[in-house]
Amino acid sequence: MAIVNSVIVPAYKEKLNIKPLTTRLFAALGNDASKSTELIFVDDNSQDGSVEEVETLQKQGYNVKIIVRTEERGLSSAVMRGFHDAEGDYLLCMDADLQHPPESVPAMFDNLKTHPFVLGTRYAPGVGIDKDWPLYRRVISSTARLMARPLTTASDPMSGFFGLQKKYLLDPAAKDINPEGFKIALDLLAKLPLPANEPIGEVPFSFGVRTEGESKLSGKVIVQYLLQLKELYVFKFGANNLIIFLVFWIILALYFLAKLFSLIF
Ligand SMILES: Nc1nc2c(ncn2[C@@H]2O[C@H](COP(=O)(O)OP(=O)(O)O[C@H]3O[C@H](CO)[C@@H](O)[C@H](O)[C@@H]3O)[C@@H](O)[C@H]2O)c(=O)[nH]1
Ligand SMILES: [Mg+2]
Repeated sequence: MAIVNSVIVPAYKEKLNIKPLTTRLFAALGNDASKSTELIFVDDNSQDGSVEEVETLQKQGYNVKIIVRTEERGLSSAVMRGFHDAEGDYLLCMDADLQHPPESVPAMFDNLKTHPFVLGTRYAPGVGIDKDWPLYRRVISSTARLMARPLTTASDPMSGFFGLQKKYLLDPAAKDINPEGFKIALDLLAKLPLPANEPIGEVPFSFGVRTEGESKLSGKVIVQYLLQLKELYVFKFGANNLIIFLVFWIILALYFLAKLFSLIF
């Protein structure tokens, strides 16, 4: 049966999460959808046994593969590599660490059949972020989300759980995507020629906590995000308006400090 849906998972040192993600994902899809779905891990040469784990799952009949990159590193470029190698017309990206529930994948693909782009959102009634997600991550996340406000009306543009119809990626009008950083969905939302009259799909999900492995968020990733925002502001509003957005960033920095202060004290 032809592959229609592709799930791309950027992964770095995620061996312990590969099996639970794969088994839960295909169980959630059920027999029929599993036949037309592929799962692709894009691993940056973790050398932690991830390759052997995928080979074991392949022998058990799962349609899963792993691309091992030895020359490149980074979440966004790993996702783009997976998207370009994917066979499906409908592409989904999710994290390896089970913070994005595999059980929400069928709803994401359903939504993608009628929307050019779908975002898993943590900001909707009945869902949210696990209470054990660290305080400093909440502050960083809410500040980052506010800073992206001028670029998109999507409720959760920071989400690493998203999907798109492949034809928009292949469109010659698609602009170059920033291969650095963690916020690939934000870049795609800004730069793909998505139809203005068709809304972005949103699927609520509850963001879990990682139980195996470690987060790769670092100071470098935060700096990459700020550079990405600068590029997107210039892309959307033009270089002459940069000064306005520098003022905007300063206001947001003050917001960040105020929020941190109010959460701690
Ligand atoms: N190939 C590859 N994968 C990577 C790299 N860095 C991170 N990843 C993978 O990208 C996924 C997300 O990385 P985490 O380190 O778990 O991210 P996080 O800090 O928990 O951030 C999450 O929350 C953000 C929203 O606040 C999301 O934007 C982000 O995608 C992620 O879901 C994981 O599967 C991880 O293995 C890399 O350099 N290379
Ligand atoms: Mg994570």
